[in-house]
Amino acid sequence: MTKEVIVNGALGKMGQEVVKLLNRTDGFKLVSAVDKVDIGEDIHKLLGVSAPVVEIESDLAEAISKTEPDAVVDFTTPQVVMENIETGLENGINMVIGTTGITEADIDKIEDWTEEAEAKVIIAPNFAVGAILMMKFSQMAAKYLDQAEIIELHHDQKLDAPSGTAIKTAELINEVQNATEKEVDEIEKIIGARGGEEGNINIHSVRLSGLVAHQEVLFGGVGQTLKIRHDSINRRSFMPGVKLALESLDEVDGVVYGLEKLMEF
Ligand SMILES: NC(=O)C1=CN([C@@H]2O[C@H](COP(=O)(O)OP(=O)(O)OC[C@H]3O[C@@H](n4cnc5c(N)ncnc54)[C@H](O)[C@@H]3O)[C@@H](O)[C@H]2O)C=CC1
Ligand SMILES: O=C(O)C1=N[C@H](C(=O)O)C[C@H](O)C1
Repeated sequence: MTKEVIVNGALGKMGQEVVKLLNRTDGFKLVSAVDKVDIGEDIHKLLGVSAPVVEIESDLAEAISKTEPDAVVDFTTPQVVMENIETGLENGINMVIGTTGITEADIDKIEDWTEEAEAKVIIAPNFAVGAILMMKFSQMAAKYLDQAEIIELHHDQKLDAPSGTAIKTAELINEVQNATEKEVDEIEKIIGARGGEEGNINIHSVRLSGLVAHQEVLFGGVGQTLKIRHDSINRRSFMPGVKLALESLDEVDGVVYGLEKLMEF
């Protein structure tokens, strides 16, 4: 059965990739493209793809009521992601969330909303399979090398720091090293912070034009260091993971946090 999908943040760097993913993948249909940017033209003129003719909607709730989709994919901003999730769940719609800036306290709240809504939410700070492997390898290394720091490097338009991937990586390392439950105090939602400390892990954030998404996890041990690095060369790197999440919505319950939960190791 064809899954009908709304893309929220459709005109953004990631939203445009998801629109293209839906258009080239059998079994999925883009039914609405939501964004706050008013472009005054329809989506395929902007994206240059033979997208089915969908209007650009500016309001997610309205788009949901018009199309009654099977799922919403959200790649918007840290400032608005929680209200978007609440809107989708209030309407009983399953959601795939790529937007970052979601804290552990937010996840507790989303779990409550999901129970009431009987809908499912898959949240992944990073959908690139290589990035998931980087995190899993880092978790393995953390058993044997007790010191680690993270350097994450992104394009200069990224609004938040540290990245969601770096925070998730630090959480996985801290789990193994039984670190204190210290979250990044305040995930800076505008460029300004240059990192933070998550548990025992210091995170350093680089923002430069020309970069896409890159992370190095540096471990220190007796007389040695270990470096584990992942590079997203372009944003198509995230699309197999987004497709996996959309396909997995029927198989999961409640809230799934992290694409690794959908992968077999
Ligand atoms: N999970 C993953 O694998 C990845 C996650 N991200 C995250 O996704 C988010 C978006 O990243 P980009 O696409 O690079 O940003 P972007 O700034 O290019 O796109 C965001 C889009 O959302 C729109 N928007 C803002 N507020 C909105 C609202 N209330 N309703 C609907 N649309 C709204 C903006 O107009 C913009 O078009 C960020 O949080 C980023 O960290 C980015 C890449 C991969
Ligand atoms: O903003 C980005 O580009 C990315 N954001 C995500 C994050 O904050 O981890 C995922 C990826 O690093 C790209």
